[in-house]
Amino acid sequence: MKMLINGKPVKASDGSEIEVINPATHEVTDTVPNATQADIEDALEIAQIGKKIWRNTSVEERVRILTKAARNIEEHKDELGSLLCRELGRPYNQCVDEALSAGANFRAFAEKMKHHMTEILPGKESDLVMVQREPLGVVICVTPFNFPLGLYAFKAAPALAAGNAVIVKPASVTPLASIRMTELLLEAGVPGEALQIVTGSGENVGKILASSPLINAVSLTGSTKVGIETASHAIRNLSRVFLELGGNDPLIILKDADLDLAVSETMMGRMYNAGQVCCASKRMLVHSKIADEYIERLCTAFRQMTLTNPFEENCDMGPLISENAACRVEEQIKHTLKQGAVCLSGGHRFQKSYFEPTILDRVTANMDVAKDMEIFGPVVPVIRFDTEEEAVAIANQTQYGLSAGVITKDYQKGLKLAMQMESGTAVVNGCGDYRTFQTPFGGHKQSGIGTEGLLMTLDEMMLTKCVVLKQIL
Ligand SMILES: NC(=O)c1ccc[n+]([C@@H]2O[C@H](COP(=O)([O-])OP(=O)(O)OC[C@H]3O[C@@H](n4cnc5c(N)ncnc54)[C@H](O)[C@@H]3O)[C@@H](O)[C@H]2O)c1
Ligand SMILES: O=C[C@H](O)CS(=O)(=O)O
Repeated sequence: MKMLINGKPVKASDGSEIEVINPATHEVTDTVPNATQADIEDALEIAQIGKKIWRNTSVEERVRILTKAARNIEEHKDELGSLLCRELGRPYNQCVDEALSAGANFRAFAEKMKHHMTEILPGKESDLVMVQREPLGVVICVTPFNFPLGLYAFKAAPALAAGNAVIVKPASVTPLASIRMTELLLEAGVPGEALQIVTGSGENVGKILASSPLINAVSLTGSTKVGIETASHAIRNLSRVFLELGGNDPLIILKDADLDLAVSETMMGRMYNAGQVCCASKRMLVHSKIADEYIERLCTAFRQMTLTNPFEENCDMGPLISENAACRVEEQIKHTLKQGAVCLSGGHRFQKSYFEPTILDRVTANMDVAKDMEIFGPVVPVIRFDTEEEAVAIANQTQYGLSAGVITKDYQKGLKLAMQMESGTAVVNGCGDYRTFQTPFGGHKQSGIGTEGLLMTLDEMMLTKCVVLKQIL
């Protein structure tokens, strides 16, 4: 596939390409251009034209186009799902669901834009103050590999609805479905100057885009390291920065927990997308009186899982994104075992990039995995505790603060613990992996800056301007 600059499919100016590998079969699925500095500069210049065209397009027309785009995306859900399945390795049906949720996001932000009103406030004496909202200008949307369409939509839908020109930079390992979704948006009528997609390595393309004085904001989802680096480039031009970053989220399972619920939430919260979810529950804090029973039930649930080609209907879990990613998880497990944990199930990769669902028992609060070592794979580290105070202290002893969960039959206690958790989301009787397009989603501490979702992002993608009408009354 090619990048889309100025509405046209283009190769890199020096012809260089990146191979997109199917992580389930290790075959080359396709190639995309490895954009050069000249290509990126082209896109940035075109975006200067795009921001004027799109901000001068009436709200009614923008809403009509984005609603049509939502329909287009939904009608092509199988094609998008299939591209996603091939590049990402997640079970096909879940990829189709992601395409549908991306479509829903475009529809929702278009609808919300209809109701985004200019306000008139009283001023001094006979004056009036008009509070107007204007687009920021050019917004760069940098997305990670794990939810390419969903996270594209969480950023680009509000940015476009607000009237900004957008340049999308997808992860170099999963660019294909994002390129196709861009084509569908352009076919619906978004001007090619106002929506472009540029492919290439983050270190090169991401850095050049974020550093440019021609942009007004960068919205990035990815690791904390890359987020901080990107912010340091963008801030030199005072470009706005919105960051959704890493996490090492706790799930606290209290003594009175319904263990069936605890196990099903662990399966959903840790095994979905082979554990490659920002807000996955990555540390299970389990009361010592029920820990053995929880582990036994979890082992039974693991034995019932089918790990196979993600296009197979019975596939519960596909591979990790790459052989490298699986090797990294293996190393992190070895490291944790060296620190004293015990592996009770799994622990190995197979067929290069698949990873066995894994349980690490006897993890203690001083180990790296109990603090800031984020494992992006299907690994359940179990940390036993005796008191709720101890559980909350361990939950909060991390640099991250994305999401958290607590399982208990006592809702009052659950609420109390949820309030004490240092995280952007806290779920009572569920894992922390809870996000709809309405929920405000954003991390505390080093998990991010800004909040995504229908409630907030449209405002974040606009400037506020006061127009004062003096002596008008
Ligand atoms: N909070 C959230 O909403 C959220 C969602 C998904 C993933 N994540 C986090 O993302 C990480 C996994 O995703 P990943 O491996 O794709 O992350 P990553 O940080 O490696 O890459 C994210 C994006 O940034 C680009 N990039 C890489 N280096 C860059 C640089 N120097 N300058 C600018 N851009 C650069 C990449 O090409 C990619 O498009 C995990 O830490 C996960 O927790 C967070
Ligand atoms: O990886 C984290 C994502 O935010 C998950 S989701 O796409 O928002 O559900």
